[in-house]
Amino acid sequence: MLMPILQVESEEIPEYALVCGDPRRAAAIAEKLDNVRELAFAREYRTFVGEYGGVKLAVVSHGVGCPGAAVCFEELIRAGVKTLIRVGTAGSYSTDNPAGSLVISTAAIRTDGLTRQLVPDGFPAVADSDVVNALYAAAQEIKGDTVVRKGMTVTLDVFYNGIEEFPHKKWKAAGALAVEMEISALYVIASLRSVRAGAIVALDGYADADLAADYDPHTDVVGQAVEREIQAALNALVRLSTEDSTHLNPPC
Ligand SMILES: O=P(O)(O)O[C@H]1O[C@H](CO)[C@@H](O)[C@H]1O
Ligand SMILES: O=c1cc[nH]c(=O)[nH]1
Repeated sequence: MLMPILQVESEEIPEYALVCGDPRRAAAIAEKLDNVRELAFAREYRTFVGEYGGVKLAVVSHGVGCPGAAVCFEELIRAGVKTLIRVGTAGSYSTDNPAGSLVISTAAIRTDGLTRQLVPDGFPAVADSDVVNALYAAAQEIKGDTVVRKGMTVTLDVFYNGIEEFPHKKWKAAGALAVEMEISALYVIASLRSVRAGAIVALDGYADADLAADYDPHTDVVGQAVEREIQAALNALVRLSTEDSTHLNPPC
């Protein structure tokens, strides 16, 4: 069946997927795959399929913001994806986690408008614990001198503010580590559709104006962190796939 917005046939889509905002990041991830094929590039959604460590996966860009990303997540799940990992960037809330650090999001604070229109206020946006554990273990293995944290992130609709203040101080006080723009949609939709999801983000600077240096997601240190999170996410999928086959075929 043709997925109308991604413009991919569901029969072509495997059970595992990496998703990211930037179509160029999707292409960079795809370069690491074996037997890679580009299936479509429709709007901001660029879709590749290939294999990594023997695991078949899709790599798809979802653009900026929850509404557009939600379309991508929904169509991937309708096409048969059962495990999604977002490989993103985020702004840091603390000088303990400078640009170049990695954060694995255990849950997203839902300040976005999209999930409010899908579920009531008390509904959590929470990651799958197996995916979090696989990402954390994979990130520890390849981290080098990179700071790797796991904890809450904030999903916000706003990148450039208007006359309202950013809510960063409040969410930092509540324990959030970083802010980005799509994880709440991913976690809520994954829960509603009974699939599992997780996210790893490379910190590209400070979101909080009191800490802020100029925002620049194109520095070497951010580039290296993105490279590391891609590797961690691919290795995490291999771990999850191995665990999945062990559960399906337990040793006698
Ligand atoms: O790096 P990606 O995955 O695009 O994610 C972050 O970067 C974009 C903002 O520049 C937003 O989409 C935010 O969530
Ligand atoms: O949404 C985002 C993404 C990266 N960095 C930020 O400060 N905000």
